[in-house]
Amino acid sequence: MQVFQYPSQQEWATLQQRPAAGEARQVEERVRQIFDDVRQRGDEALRHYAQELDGAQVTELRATAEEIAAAVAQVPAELQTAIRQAHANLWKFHLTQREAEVRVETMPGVTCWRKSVPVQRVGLYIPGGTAPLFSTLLMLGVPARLAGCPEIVLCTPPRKDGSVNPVILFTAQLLGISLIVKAGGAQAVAALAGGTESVPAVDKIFGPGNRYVTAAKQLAAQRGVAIDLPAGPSEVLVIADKTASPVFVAADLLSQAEHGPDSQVVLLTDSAELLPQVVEEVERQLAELPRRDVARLALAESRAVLLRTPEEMLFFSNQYAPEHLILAVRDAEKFSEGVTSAGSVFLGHLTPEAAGDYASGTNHTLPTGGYARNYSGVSLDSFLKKITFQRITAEGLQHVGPVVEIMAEAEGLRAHARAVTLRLESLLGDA
Ligand SMILES: NC(=O)c1ccc[n+]([C@@H]2O[C@H](COP(=O)([O-])OP(=O)(O)OC[C@H]3O[C@@H](n4cnc5c(N)ncnc54)[C@H](O)[C@@H]3O)[C@@H](O)[C@H]2O)c1
Ligand SMILES: N[C@H](CO)Cc1c[nH]c[nH+]1
Ligand SMILES: [Zn+2]
Repeated sequence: MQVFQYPSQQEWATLQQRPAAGEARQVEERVRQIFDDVRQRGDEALRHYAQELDGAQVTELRATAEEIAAAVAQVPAELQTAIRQAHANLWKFHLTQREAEVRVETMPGVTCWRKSVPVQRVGLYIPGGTAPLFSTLLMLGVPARLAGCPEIVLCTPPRKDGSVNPVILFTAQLLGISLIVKAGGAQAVAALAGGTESVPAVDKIFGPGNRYVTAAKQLAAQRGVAIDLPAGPSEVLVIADKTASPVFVAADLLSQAEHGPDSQVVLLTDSAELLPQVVEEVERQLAELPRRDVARLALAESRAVLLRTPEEMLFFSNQYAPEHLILAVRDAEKFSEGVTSAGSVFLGHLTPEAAGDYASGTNHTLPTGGYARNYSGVSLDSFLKKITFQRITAEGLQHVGPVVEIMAEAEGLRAHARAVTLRLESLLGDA
């Protein structure tokens, strides 16, 4: 990790930037080419990129019913039970996000209400480049099901033998999702956006992914398909004071570093004693990890920063707007009151970020790259459209009509005013 002690103003500005930001243009260019290719060649392009980028020979792009049925037997019972428990916790938390329909009379006889309607066709992207993230399928599938989305298409990169990871298939089955496409990366997003022979075009694309997936979703958004949020390479920022355990903090930093070489991990501390202990502990634990090569690449760009006060740490974190924020401090609850930008916050020494990744109940599809300044993570709302309704009675028209007439005339929009006046006159005729 790169260590900074009491950074200067100039260093502070550099520390606020994500190290990988400079390569964005090359990634965007590549993604544009892939989109053009998928538009022109459809399924053939998906097969081509499966071979080129995933090293997989895929003939049938959709997983068959037999493949899905066979997957269950391949998932150990203990893992099935854990997935069912995580599913239950996610369901419980996301259920609290349901809104009751409320009708209000804004004036006598003028009634307004709002109804939640599911997005009809949704595409779920489940990452699978470095690891098959079946947990992400729970994070997207649970709110999609709770919202009642009628058509769900799942895309995930194929394995080298052209199959889909059985745990992903098992989880899909648990969620009642049967359209599973063996395509990953920007090509999958392009297919969900524009449709191919095997992939129906969808109204909204959900899910996290690497830089290619994130850039592809942003391109899809420019071309008129809705997306959930920019959820790119994982990030964690830990704020630790002298009460923190260097062992726990190091483990938390490594838990996000192991996601990919472009993961971003940051430690902020006001304890000059803790900082070197964490850096040392990171090295020690790193040696024990199976994915240490990936984590080492991420750590090379990661920062451990010594600051002066809790206020300074909070200010830095709010500016940086991390995907995950861990508060390993004495009074975490009090500290959390000052958080204004973060995807999800983990309070106290016994709340590892990994719990939110899998099973606490909150959603792990969260904004990265500083987007926590203006985006929320995935929730039930992401899968719903809110449609407003109103009904006006004769009494209501007499109340609201003159207000509309005066405002419409003032805007010079005579036809708007007339739509009211004609009705008011018809009421006079009826009387
Ligand atoms: N922000 C969140 O909410 C969140 C949640 C879970 C995971 N993540 C992140 O998702 C990412 C998953 O990444 P991943 O790589 O393991 O899986 P992925 O499925 O996102 O990406 C794999 C695909 O990337 C494409 N790709 C790889 N190299 C390419 C290249 N040179 N050119 C064009 N396309 C290329 C391939 O098509 C491949 O199928 C990680 O960075 C992880 O941190 C984020
Ligand atoms: N940390 C990831 C979100 O940034 C989610 C995840 C999936 N599996 C493990 N972790
Ligand atoms: Zn994780």
